[in-house]
Amino acid sequence: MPSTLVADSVHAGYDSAPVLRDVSVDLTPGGVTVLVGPNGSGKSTLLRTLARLHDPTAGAVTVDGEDAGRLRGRELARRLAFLPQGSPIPAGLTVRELVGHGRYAHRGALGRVRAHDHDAVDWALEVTGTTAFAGRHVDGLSGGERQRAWIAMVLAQQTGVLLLDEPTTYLDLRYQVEVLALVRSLADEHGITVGLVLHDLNQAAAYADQVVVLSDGTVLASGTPDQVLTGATIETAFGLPVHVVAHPLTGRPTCLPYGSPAPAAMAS
Ligand SMILES: Nc1ncnc2c1ncn2[C@@H]1O[C@H](COP(=O)(O)OP(=O)(O)OP(=O)(O)O)[C@@H](O)[C@H]1O
Repeated sequence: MPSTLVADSVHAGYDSAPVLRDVSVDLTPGGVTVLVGPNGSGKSTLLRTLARLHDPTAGAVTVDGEDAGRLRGRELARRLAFLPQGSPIPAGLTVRELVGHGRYAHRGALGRVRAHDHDAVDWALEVTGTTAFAGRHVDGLSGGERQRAWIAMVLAQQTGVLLLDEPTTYLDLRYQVEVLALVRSLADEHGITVGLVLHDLNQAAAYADQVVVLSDGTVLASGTPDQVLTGATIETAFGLPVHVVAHPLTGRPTCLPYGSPAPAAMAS
């Protein structure tokens, strides 16, 4: 069943330093929401707060109307999967073993692996194109192969909500497109609610139902790619003049930067 993940007037930060201020985001059921914004604008902090790895100092995060803060580890992990940016490289684990870790929340008290756990792992390996190297050690893979193995692990978790922080990092163009197309099909065909951080505005335009632009810890704009990815919004967020045209084949907004960044943006 499609899940809803909502941040309602969330404030969050580190120690005494506030980062997110009054952020409200509604991850629409079975939709792809992409968070964009300049470096340091709070995208990862928001994704971590949505995943409840980071406590909001005010406001609430709810999954299907329930306070996510009340969901315990396994219960939350059955509802929501999160892949952070730059996950550590596990030593001595094969890809299949790594992906099998995605099943931990589904195992019973004795931790026995059952047939449907194997099926979920096989499916995750297949859709991420990692079956061919499932027996290899993760620490011996290329950056792109490893990234796909991590994505397979969170897919094996088979949750209604999937949060991925810059999942296309390290991937070549073909695999960037494959991962984003996979994410799109997870939403379209399996009703999974997806939240992504991406830096590439054109990829956000191509794959998102909803784009949220963060700037200095607040939501500058949110809505469909057409509504949000305008020259004015992008220039405000990034301090860079951008000409936006319709993609000649898809009609989606396509951002063409020109000129030089504003001095303030270069300094930050
Ligand atoms: N663990 C931390 N402790 C203290 N401050 C942090 C921590 N993580 C992030 N910050 C600070 O919080 C702010 C927002 O960081 P965050 O990583 O959420 O931004 P981002 O938009 O994801 O950035 P990027 O595009 O560079 O990945 C930054 O000023 C950053 O320095």
